[in-house]
Amino acid sequence: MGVFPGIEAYDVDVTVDERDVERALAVRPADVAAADELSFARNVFLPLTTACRYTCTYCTYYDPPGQASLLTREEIRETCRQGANAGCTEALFTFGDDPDDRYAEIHAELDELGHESIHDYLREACEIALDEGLLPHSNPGDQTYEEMAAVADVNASLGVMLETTAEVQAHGGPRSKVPGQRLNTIANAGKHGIPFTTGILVGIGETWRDRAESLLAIRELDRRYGHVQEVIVQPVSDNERWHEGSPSTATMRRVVAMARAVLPESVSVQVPPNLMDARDVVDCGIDDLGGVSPVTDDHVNPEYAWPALRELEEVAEHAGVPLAERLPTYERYLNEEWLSERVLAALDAPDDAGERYRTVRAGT
Ligand SMILES: O=c1nc2n(C[C@H](O)[C@H](O)[C@H](O)CO)c3cc(O)ccc3cc-2c(=O)[nH]1
Ligand SMILES: C[C@H]1O[C@@H](n2cnc3c(N)ncnc32)[C@H](O)[C@@H]1O
Ligand code: MET
Ligand code: SF4
Repeated sequence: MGVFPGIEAYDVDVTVDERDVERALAVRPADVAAADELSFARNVFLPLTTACRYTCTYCTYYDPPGQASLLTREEIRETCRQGANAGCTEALFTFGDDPDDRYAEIHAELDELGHESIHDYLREACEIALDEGLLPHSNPGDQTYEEMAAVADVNASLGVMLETTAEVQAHGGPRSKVPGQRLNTIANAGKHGIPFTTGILVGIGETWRDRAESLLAIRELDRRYGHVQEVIVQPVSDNERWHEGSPSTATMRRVVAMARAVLPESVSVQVPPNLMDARDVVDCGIDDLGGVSPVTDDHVNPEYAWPALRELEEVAEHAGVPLAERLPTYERYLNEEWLSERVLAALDAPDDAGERYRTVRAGT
């Protein structure tokens, strides 16, 4: 194994043991046990901005400079309100990486809103979500320790997909995601003590060894900080920018089993049920179906509709296990060690939102 690209520049010292890689590569679906419960969260998806400094070749989310937009305060409030009314608990904020980087229009819009940076605005967006009775879970791409500090106390959890520790063509181009920077982002969340969601993107040109190393790198960071709540095993999906296909069912079964075998039991393994038939992997160790929305589209994969609750129930029936709703943040993190007073107050509030959170927690 070589050193992961970029770890020196980002000063994040993560290495994996060759024997662990060999062990992970040997894992097959028959080696892992099925989970005894499947969880999911009800969310609204809020694409705060579609501007991004990168141009990952599989991604239809970003808009080119000049065409990118920013959600307005009113749009955020309205979507959150609809979500709360529909029984959701999570406001999932995403945006492109460093969206202020080369987009004059984003600066101008932020300026009009009275904000200097997108992080300032994300903070306000999270406050709106809390105010409307949803728990913010933001996936804002790579973050420095300081940027994360600006939003840490208004999020119930944060997420960034590691995707892969390998250098792949799909990230190529003049600017590209750097594995070391992703690992550093995950480490930063650990240093802040923020419950974290990450994952790997399968089928973007990585090898089996890269998959094993990526999962082991996540395990290493969780061993240090204990903050990894779930790992998403996400198949890349075909769309108008990506025509190289999605991983086969056999590949997904093996990589999910590898994730389950590599990661500690405390870390959930999730597949997104709109990107593949989750029934195909329920015996390979998944215990979570992620966030699904009764209100909004999956803005990352808009061609892939969310399954209705009934379909999630069918997956659980197929697996012969109960389906359990959860909050965006997993139960073991819902305490003062991990969450700010602000988020804890929202969880315990004597209002409708607090009642909704308590009902979900009581059911799990
Ligand atoms: O924390 C994350 N959640 C992501 N989620 C959401 C995730 O399913 C839930 O928000 C978490 O499980 C928290 O409940 C995605 C959902 C999609 O449909 C497509 C992509 C993602 C990607 C992420 C992600 O990168 N990070
Ligand atoms: C929010 C997350 O969505 C993922 N993402 C971006 N494009 C695709 C695609 N075509 N298929 C699956 N996942 C994708 C990235 O891994 C990102 O981190
Ligand atoms: C559609 S991706 C949104 C989040 C961020 N840009 C990432 O790649 O992780
Ligand atoms: S996946 Fe994220 S980082 Fe890559 S182009 Fe899309 S928005 Fe940007």
